[in-house]
Amino acid sequence: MDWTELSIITTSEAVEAVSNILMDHGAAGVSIEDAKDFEKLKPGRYGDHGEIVDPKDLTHISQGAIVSAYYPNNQQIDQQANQIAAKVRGLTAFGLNPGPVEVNLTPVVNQDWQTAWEKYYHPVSVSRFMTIVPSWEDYQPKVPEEKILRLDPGMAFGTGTHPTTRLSLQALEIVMQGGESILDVGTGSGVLSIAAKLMGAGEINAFDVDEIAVRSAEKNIKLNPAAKDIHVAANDLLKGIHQQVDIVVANILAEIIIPLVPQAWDNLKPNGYFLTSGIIKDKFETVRDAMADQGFEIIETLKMKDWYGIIAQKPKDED
Ligand SMILES: C[S@@+](CC[C@H](N)C(=O)[O-])C[C@H]1O[C@@H](n2cnc3c(N)ncnc32)[C@H](O)[C@@H]1O
Repeated sequence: MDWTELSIITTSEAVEAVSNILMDHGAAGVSIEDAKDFEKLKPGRYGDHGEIVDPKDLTHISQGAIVSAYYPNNQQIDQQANQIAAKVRGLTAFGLNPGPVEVNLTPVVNQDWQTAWEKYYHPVSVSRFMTIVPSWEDYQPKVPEEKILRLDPGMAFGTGTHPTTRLSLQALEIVMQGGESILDVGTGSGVLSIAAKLMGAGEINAFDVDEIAVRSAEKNIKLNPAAKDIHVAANDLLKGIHQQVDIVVANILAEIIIPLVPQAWDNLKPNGYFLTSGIIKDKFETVRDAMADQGFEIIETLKMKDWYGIIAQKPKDED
């Protein structure tokens, strides 16, 4: 996918407000170059300039600030540039000096970012029976039982190598027997849904709040013929989803799992499993308690490095 960089020349005092305007127009993040930050580089314990690098050698702007944001081309940010500039000029109404408000649009070829990491990504054995193989690698299974999951994560999370993904894969292997209906919340590259299909799952619906992830998952499903009937859609957690499935799996940060707990409960059949991962050590008890308070039985806790996964089950008798 190609992107456009939109940058605005403004003042140090307006940096935060301009960033908010760019975020309101759909930027995932902003980068800020502020002359004031450069002025803050003071002499200190590392020598005359207080820094390991001599500030004189750093490229910098001498006044004002530049706020930049990146937008996928399909957002047609060029058509919103005038509106954005007007909003920035309107900051005077809030007592802020917006400065020159010079807006620049520059095409960014994304290919390089997207492929730079590819040279470090090779087939990885994620469990006893599953190997994740980058879409561009030629790879033959070493033993007949080995399942091959082809993946091109692109810009979505989920190469299969992260501990949180591995914990989720382990949890699926522990509870699955074949034929299960599954909701995969925060599917990213689609790795968990595709793996579940290779393990014999039945109907799978995968969701992600990020459109880029949805497209990435769709692309990866096409790379794995066995997974072709997985449905992927953009959705915020399980809002508006009303099903009765055997497994809800979610590898998302603890803060996001908490609001998912009641939604998972409502979408699970009695005896259904709620598999969660992405839980950092400090948040483990909070998530576990939220599940227990909902009525889930905690069946098993999985751990890898500082990350935790939980296998919870909705009891047969809800009373
Ligand atoms: C840690 S990644 C997990 C990706 C993949 N399932 C895996 O296990 O490798 C978390 C994913 O959750 C998605 N996500 C975050 N908040 C969400 C929400 N409220 N609803 C749906 N998806 C969300 C992110 O976009 C991201 O793709």
